[in-house]
Amino acid sequence: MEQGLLPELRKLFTSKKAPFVAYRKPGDTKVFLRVQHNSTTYFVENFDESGYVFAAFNSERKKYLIPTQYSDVLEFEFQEISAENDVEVAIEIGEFTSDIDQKNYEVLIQKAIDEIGQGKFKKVVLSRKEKVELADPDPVAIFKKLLQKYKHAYVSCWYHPETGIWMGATPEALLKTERNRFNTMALAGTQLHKDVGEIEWGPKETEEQSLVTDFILNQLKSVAEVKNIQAGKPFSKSAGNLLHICTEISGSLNAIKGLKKIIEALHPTPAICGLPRQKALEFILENENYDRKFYAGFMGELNIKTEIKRNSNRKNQENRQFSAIVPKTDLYVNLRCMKLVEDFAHIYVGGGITKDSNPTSEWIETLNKSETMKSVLVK
Ligand SMILES: C=C(O[C@@H]1C=C(C(=O)O)C=C[C@H]1O)C(=O)O
Repeated sequence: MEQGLLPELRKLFTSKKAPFVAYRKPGDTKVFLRVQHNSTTYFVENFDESGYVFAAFNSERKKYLIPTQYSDVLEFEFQEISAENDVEVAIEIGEFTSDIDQKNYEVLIQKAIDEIGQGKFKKVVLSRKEKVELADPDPVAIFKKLLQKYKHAYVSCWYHPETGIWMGATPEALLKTERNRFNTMALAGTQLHKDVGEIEWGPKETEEQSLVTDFILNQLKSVAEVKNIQAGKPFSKSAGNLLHICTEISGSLNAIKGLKKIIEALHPTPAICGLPRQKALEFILENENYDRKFYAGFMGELNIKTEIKRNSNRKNQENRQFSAIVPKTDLYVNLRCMKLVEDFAHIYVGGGITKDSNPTSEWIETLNKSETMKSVLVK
């Protein structure tokens, strides 16, 4: 079976006739390949649709959809893991950036710190794009390496004639719904992975992550269809060569009516935009000086009918298996991602800025984040 996925993808990349997406969920060994039957462009209008959605950071843009009714899904088993572990860093840091890139980024960060100091907003997530020449421009080989290397990430490879090729290995879930349950997460704060010793987080990281948790909880409270909101304890979540602070949040939801509202309440969270949301967004649009496109947008399964089997082991009853078909939604934030453009990868990376940020440390953080992609591109 493992042989099947890569040749299938290679055929699709050779013809590039219709949109398709291949993805593997965190910790899973199944890779799904959804291929559209035609080359028509479809969009999500109100989140009642079923299919695979691919949405830009900017919520005002149209959200692409590969509809269930116009696509087929193939399922492959992919169990290979690379000899290197998730953590290993393959290349020299800063190899693809210049002093000018660093200077420009640090000036941008300082401007944000100054405006935060003036009380204009509390947090803003700033980002940049890095161009890396591909040692091997074969998208299938790159996707294979992402699958092998990042078994704990959501690894995806999207192609649409209007968007081009996007790939990534994201640690961040946006929203999962099944029946009347939903899950989301507040993910922020970054440090390099540690093999030994206790993981410690400084006040800057703890504060920037708790801003995300508080925002999500408040937003959820404002959605009438959401009930029984619960938040776990923050923990350190590993993501390739990095660690983040993560709080898992769950609750119940009237899924059919509430999906659009809950997605709009969550996206964009302060993990990728800032706080207050509108002020931070304005700063990003005016100052970042480039188009994020699908970076920090979201993607994933939307209202996909899935068979759920449960063993019921009640007293005085034989073991019985119940099975039901329910629509599931499983969306992720498009981070640690890149767009492949001919012989180059455009890598998108950013980080959260608060009053305690240091411009040079923020620059280094983006270099560390870009390693997730660079380590599968070079060599
Ligand atoms: C913005 C990115 O990541 C987000 C920002 C983080 C931070 O500021 O520490 C951590 C995880 C993500 O929520 C990115 O990967 O580009």
